[in-house]
Amino acid sequence: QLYNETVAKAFLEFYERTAQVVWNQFMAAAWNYVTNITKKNQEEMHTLYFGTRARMFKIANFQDSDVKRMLSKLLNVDKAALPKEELREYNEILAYMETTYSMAQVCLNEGPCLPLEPDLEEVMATSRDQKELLWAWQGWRDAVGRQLRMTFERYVQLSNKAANLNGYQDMGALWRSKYESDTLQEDLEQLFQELQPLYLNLHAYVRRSLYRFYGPELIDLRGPIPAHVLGNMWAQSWVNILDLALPFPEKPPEDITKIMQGQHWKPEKMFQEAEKFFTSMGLLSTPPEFWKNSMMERPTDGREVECHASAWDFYNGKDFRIKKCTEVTIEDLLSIFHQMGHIQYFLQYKNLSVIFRAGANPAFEEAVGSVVTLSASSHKHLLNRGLLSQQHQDKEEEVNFLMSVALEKIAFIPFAYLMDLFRWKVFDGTIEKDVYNQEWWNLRLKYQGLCPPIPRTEEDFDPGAKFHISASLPYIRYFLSLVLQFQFHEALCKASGHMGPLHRCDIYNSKEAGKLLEDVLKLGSSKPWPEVLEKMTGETKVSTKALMTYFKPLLNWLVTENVRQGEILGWPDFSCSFEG
Ligand SMILES: C[C@H](NC(=O)O)C(=O)O
Ligand SMILES: [Zn+2]
Repeated sequence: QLYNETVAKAFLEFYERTAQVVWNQFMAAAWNYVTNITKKNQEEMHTLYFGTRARMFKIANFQDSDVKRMLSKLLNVDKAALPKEELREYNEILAYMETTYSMAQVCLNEGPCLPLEPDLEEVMATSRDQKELLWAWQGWRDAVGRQLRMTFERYVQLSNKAANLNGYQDMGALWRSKYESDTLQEDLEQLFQELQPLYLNLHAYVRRSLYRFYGPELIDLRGPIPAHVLGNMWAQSWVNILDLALPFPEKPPEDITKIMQGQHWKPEKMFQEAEKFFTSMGLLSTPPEFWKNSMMERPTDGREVECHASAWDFYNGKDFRIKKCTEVTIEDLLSIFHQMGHIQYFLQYKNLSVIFRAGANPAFEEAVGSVVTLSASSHKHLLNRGLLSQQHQDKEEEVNFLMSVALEKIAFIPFAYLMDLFRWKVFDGTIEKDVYNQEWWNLRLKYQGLCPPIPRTEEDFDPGAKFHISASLPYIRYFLSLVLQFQFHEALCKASGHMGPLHRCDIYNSKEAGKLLEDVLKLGSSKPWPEVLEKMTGETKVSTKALMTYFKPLLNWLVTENVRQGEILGWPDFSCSFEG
């Protein structure tokens, strides 16, 4: 029989009382798992117990919007819907994929084997020898992607079965439901199209820079760029080849990593620096548990750990952690700002019901840390924090600065978009298992204008060589966050009373900006995200306007430069060079 709203409230009370304990134990087990790969887990039973019973309420007739929202969120029990035997198999598959990724290494002929962090990432970032880059690029995909291919096929089947048992067409539909929008895919495509001119101009300009360095035997000025020479294992960020793509090479920016190392920065100081940014805005500081329980460096006791940086909420209002294999570099300092943004969100919504302790949507969670990073990486802020010594930037140095931000943020756009375009098609069956790899590269060509440096076959599984695919973590949140963070930046800069170009804004110390951010973060996922967005920006839609404003000076420079060079935008010669 159907229960009434009073029973529903008692039901939710009971959930609340038991959830903190169970979720805390689950998170402790999950943390133990990723920091020394052993695992136990019972959160599924709790979720299933309440998820199945939540179905007994006729939510549509209820008046209390909070009760309705909480019950509807309980309805999705994700993988817990699977029958016991298949749930066990699914958890084993998830553990196998993530462990394979975490433990993978690439071995030199005679000599040491290199893990991804920091060694292989260091090679991809700093080597300018395309044979060495190819060795790391191919070695990593042989060590990870190839091993995961069969398992991934079974992962897709079980994921879709779990989604069906929750009432979704496939797992892609379940992932998209977090955005509470029936026009999500059209809206995303619209955002992508608006950003195309910026990306195509950057792509053409970087291709010319690589052509100058590596020559015509590697780079085709009318074609895609080989994926191993862009300074990153997945070509998702090109910031590490700034030295090859500097608009005004006679005015190179100061090397902040060298300055940090010269000042004897340590990982803990990097975390303190990030926390200080938030407290300077009147936001919350981290509790003692954070400093005691976080893992800030790769352990030296030989323990195998999952190094990909992440932030953890243990759902008891006290225990919050970051796990990161920190190196003393500017790239890692900015990554710590990003992770500290997750921690600040956890702190701000810790008194909400467990059900509402999440971002307004997953992109909001990613945008909080990233918006602070936009201020923290500004010339004004770095100067103020003693990480730069040159007082002012002239017009040309400013273009150099904007290029460094674009190589991180604009290069990322098509990668962040295609990661889930690929998986949504895999889940809905458009991409069948015997063409996983060639369809992955079709998307990499179409959206990023990249080619694999060597021929690929269906023995390979290149998507599996990216953390989020081996760890079954959705990715469209990063695409949406890329646009959202500039919208947030513009709103927070306005609140802080900033005047002048958006890329010179630093919200450090601004209590007004802090208050605006706090009012948004405190809501967690208790309200539909358009309402939350409106609270901060006055708009109810994600808009590329702020991003385009931020990069306008650079786009002007790029268009002029590309016209001067007679560049072709895009890659009409779409075949990859080894194809002859
Ligand atoms: C952008 C994304 N960041 C993260 O996982 O923290 C990544 O690393 O691919
Ligand atoms: Zn994040």
